[in-house]
Amino acid sequence: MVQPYKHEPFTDFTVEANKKAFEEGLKTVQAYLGQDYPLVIGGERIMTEDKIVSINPANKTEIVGRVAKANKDLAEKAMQAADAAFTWWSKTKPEMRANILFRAAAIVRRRKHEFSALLVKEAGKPWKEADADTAEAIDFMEYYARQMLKLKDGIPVESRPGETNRFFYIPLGVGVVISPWNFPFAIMAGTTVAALVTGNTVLLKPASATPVVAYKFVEVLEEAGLPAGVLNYIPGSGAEVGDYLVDHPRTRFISFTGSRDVGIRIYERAAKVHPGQIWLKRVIAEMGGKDTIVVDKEADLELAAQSIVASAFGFSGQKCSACSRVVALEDVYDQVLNRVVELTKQLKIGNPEEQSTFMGPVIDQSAYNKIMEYIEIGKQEGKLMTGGEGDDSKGFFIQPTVFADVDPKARIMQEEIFGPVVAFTKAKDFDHALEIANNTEYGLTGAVISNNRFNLEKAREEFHVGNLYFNRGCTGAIVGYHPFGGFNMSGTDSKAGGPDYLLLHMQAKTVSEMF
Ligand SMILES: NC(=O)c1ccc[n+]([C@@H]2O[C@H](COP(=O)([O-])OP(=O)(O)OC[C@H]3O[C@@H](n4cnc5c(N)ncnc54)[C@H](O)[C@@H]3O)[C@@H](O)[C@H]2O)c1
Ligand SMILES: N[C@@H](CCC=O)C(=O)O
Repeated sequence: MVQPYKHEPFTDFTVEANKKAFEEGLKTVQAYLGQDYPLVIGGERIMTEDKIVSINPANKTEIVGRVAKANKDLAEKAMQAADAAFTWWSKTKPEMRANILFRAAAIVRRRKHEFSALLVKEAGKPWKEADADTAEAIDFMEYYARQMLKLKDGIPVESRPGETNRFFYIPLGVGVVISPWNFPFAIMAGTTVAALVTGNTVLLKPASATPVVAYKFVEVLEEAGLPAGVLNYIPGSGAEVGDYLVDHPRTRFISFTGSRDVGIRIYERAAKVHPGQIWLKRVIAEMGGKDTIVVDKEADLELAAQSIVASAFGFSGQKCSACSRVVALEDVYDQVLNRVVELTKQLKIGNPEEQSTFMGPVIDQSAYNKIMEYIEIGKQEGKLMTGGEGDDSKGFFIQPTVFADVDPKARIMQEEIFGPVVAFTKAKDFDHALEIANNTEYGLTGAVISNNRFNLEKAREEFHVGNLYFNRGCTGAIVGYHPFGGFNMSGTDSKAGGPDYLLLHMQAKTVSEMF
């Protein structure tokens, strides 16, 4: 019997044995750095001349792996393999598909620290962040497998005398899964297995900065018994392979997680019906955020400061959920700001391979350049309180940066920076604070630190974000506990890790029989 779902616990690295186990994970990964990885199409390994080179963002000279790169012809081959596999995979028992996920979760759990160590190397995640990413990948498998078992017989509907009605769900077809680099394991794995367990076949195009962890996950699914052709691994250029597959008439749905601009492009392109296409494509799009923590005047200000620092600078602010704006009531503004600056100055920045490092690098040169440009803009738009410097000589390191007294309409208050930068603004009262919090085009996460019950209830109704948190930070949603997804330009509010998520990958069928 399947045990009730519980999220995977985070590792306590103050326990010596856990620390040693993680160090072993790092050694395991170190030993396989620099290898070549093929595409996987219809179970066949295909090596290409052209390669995506995955590097360690903390040490640019270290190559994590060289991964074969799909072009349009190979994308077409993968589409044909996935299309052929759909004819029989869609008819397999949901129990069998769920069991593959349970087994894959068990395999990853046994290799947990190796996977987390790979995230340290490939994404520059500090230990704690890497451990959370791996735990979330396990959670997605455990949770979606159970959800599928709940949904497999459909939902009861009414029947009249002499009539039997059934309402149940069937798969959609071939799904194109396009994942980001910032949760290179959890989001890549979660979006992939949700599509698979519901009976669809998948073309997986991982982010070009983090393709090795995706390859290792494909291997895990194979070991867990996933048959050839059901999942096809095709890293490649977004513009070439991405556009080709989004436009393809046999693509039934696209599950995208990434930036606002690419999300909009996919949404628009997917709306066009191409010759030979006999359906309207579905798009699941989880996009960016510009997330605010509001600090009320009646609040635990130490909790506020700790929450802001953790949410703004965890994984160098490279989370769609990251706190990049603080709206503090004028009565407590200086106190919160000063404490945040104090805490920020204490953070240890550096090599994520060292357990004590709080913040590692940003992902690559173009992210580094973009964030540094925003820091320059911030210097014009606000008062630099701490940070503001970067160093890309060895890896892509940027100091955690705090700006004060920024106009709510300023660019650093409105545009997603996706780096370790947070801007403060003052509100005259709680209504004003909510008005500022809601004044971006995004609506992903937000938090309110307050002891005032009326204000919390007001925020519950009026703070327009998909994930709203009270008296805690605005990052760190847990699968099955905090279904995750945003409003407005943050995407289609698809709520990953929630009870409705799998339904997005299926279509409902009604069968009515008269006797
Ligand atoms: N809402 C969420 O749940 C969520 C979660 C994680 C990240 N994000 C967002 O993702 C962004 C960071 O990730 P990123 O830099 O990898 O985003 P990105 O949009 O640059 O890339 C995401 C994926 O899209 C691919 N892509 C690029 N161009 C494409 C095209 N024309 N057609 C198809 N695919 C294409 C990329 O190769 C990558 O695999 C941030 O904006 C962040 O807020 C959102
Ligand atoms: N689900 C993650 C964010 C994912 C986007 O980057 C969180 O809740 O912090």
